[in-house]
Parts: sequence; C-alpha cells; structure tokens
Amino acid sequence: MLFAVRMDVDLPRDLDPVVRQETVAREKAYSQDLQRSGEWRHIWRIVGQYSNVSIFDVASNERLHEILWGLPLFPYMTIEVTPLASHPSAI
Ligand SMILES: O=C(O)C[C@H]1C=CC(=O)O1
Repeated sequence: MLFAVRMDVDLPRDLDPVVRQETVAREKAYSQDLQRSGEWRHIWRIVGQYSNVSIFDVASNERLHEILWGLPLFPYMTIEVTPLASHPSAI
C-alpha cells in the first residue's frame, strides 16, 4: 500500500540543543533504516520549509501508523497522510 506523507517539523525554540541534536540524529537513523528496508521509498525536502514529502510502501494502515508514531521527531510534527492508488494514465 502506497502513501504520500507530508511532515512539517516545528521544534521549540527553547529546546535543549543537546536534546535537539540527539533527536534529529535518531530521526535520521530511523528514517535511513526504513529506506534501506524499502518501506520508506522516497523523501523529498519541501523547498524553503522544515518539511518533507515522503512516499511509504507498507503492508497496512496499522504499519504506517506504527512507523509514524515511532518517529523520534513525532512529538514536534504535524503529519498529513494521503493514500495513493494507481493512475489510469500512468505508463
Ligand atoms: O528533516 C525532516 O524532514 C524530518 C525528518 C524526516 C526524516 C528525517 O531524517 O528527518
């Protein structure tokens, strides 16, 4: 099942810099593990924003929920999920 997911990150200005650095590093490792496994197919930066658009290929809605819930930056994100279907004009 394919999903487009938009993640907007909003880290508090007063967040401890060490916590910030550790959380961002854990997020990167978590994301790259899922990219290697094939569940996180694409990640694109939205120009000029601390946001990304990602494509996930997962077995179920529950699996996507589990992945998103487990994001180290999850507490600081607004997430929008769009389920995708094949387009009849796709070649
Ligand atoms: O930078 C972001 O867009 C947020 C987040 C998503 C994956 C990752 O490594 O960081």
